[in-house]
Amino acid sequence: MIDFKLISQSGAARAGVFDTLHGQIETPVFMPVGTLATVKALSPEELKAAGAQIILGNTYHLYLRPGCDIVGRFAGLHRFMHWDRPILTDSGGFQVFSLAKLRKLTEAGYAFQSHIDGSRHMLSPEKSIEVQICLNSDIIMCLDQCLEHPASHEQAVAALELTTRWAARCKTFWREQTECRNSLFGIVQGGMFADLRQRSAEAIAEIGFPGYAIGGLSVGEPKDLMMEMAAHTLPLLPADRPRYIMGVGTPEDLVELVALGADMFDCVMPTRNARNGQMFTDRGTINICNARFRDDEGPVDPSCDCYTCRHYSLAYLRHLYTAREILAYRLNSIHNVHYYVNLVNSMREAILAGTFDQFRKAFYTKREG
Ligand SMILES: O=c1nc[nH]c2cc3[nH]c(NCCN4CCCCC4)nc3cc12
Ligand SMILES: [Zn+2]
Repeated sequence: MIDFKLISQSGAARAGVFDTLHGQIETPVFMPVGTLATVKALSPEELKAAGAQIILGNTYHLYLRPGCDIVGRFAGLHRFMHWDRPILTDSGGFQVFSLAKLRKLTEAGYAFQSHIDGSRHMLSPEKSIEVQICLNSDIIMCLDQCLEHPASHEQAVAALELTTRWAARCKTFWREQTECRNSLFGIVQGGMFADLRQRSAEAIAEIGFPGYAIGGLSVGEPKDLMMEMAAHTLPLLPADRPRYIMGVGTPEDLVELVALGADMFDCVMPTRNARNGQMFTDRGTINICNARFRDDEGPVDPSCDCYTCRHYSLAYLRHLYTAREILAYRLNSIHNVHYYVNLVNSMREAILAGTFDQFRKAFYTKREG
């Protein structure tokens, strides 16, 4: 069970800590995405060196491949992938809608065909919890209905009401599982409607969970709308529980959302963009294949102390990337994950020191340079 301790606040920004079976998590925290039981191109040792406290796995993908029976042979993901720190798994609804073919959503759950081999499946709230328990992740998510954008008020009402009924079913099924020692987070929906975000937050908090996620964001809506919905919803969530914004976001998003009181984030950007040659730095992003780096002996980011920045030049990283060398994806990913983890750690230190406002101003000043 999660016992979230708020250590310090600076405005709405919070620094906290909570325990899981696989270790302590200091917030704000960024979770690298490890969809298929690997954070692409990185070993667990490299993830630890980058400072990762917790990684994310995906129920939809792992249920389809390699399947629960295989991961279950290792008593869960930790032994299977040699990661002994906390793991959070997403519940699969979002992935069914973004990946599966021929899917049908009913009160029972998601009926869908595998994007891998076309096999037919039914992902119910109970099935999602059962799979996540089999994966033995430390934080499991309720199965929800993530609405595409744009959607009507009427569609958003129906989705939040289904999400609420499913959240109750998830909690009931989870509590019946005797051996499970993980924590179940509820997910708030409500589309881009402030009144529905309030209704969903109240309904999910009424059921009561160890932690709360804000879903239905970063689904193609304009940035200011995402911020508006987050700003409206965050204060509605219980203050003594972790608040997780799913699928977000850019470095700027993380700074603004921490300022609004968010504690947990996950996003594929640091790893996916690394594989596309886009590097995150204190001065903004750079594209490693830019000709101006052809003979640049400097590091990606002079203020970064990651393995990549300590040992390799921009010229070398550009060479590797243009040659599509495997090491390019590894070194770029090491830097980007380190950048994201370091960003949230720096915010935590600023909140603890009571200097978060100065941190935020300096964050933007460096990017204007
Ligand atoms: O409402 C959600 N419920 C469960 N899981 C989710 C995962 C999500 N991931 C995202 N957005 C991911 C956006 N990401 C941004 C970088 C490029 C690839 C896509 N929204 C989400 C909403 C949900
Ligand atoms: Zn670096």
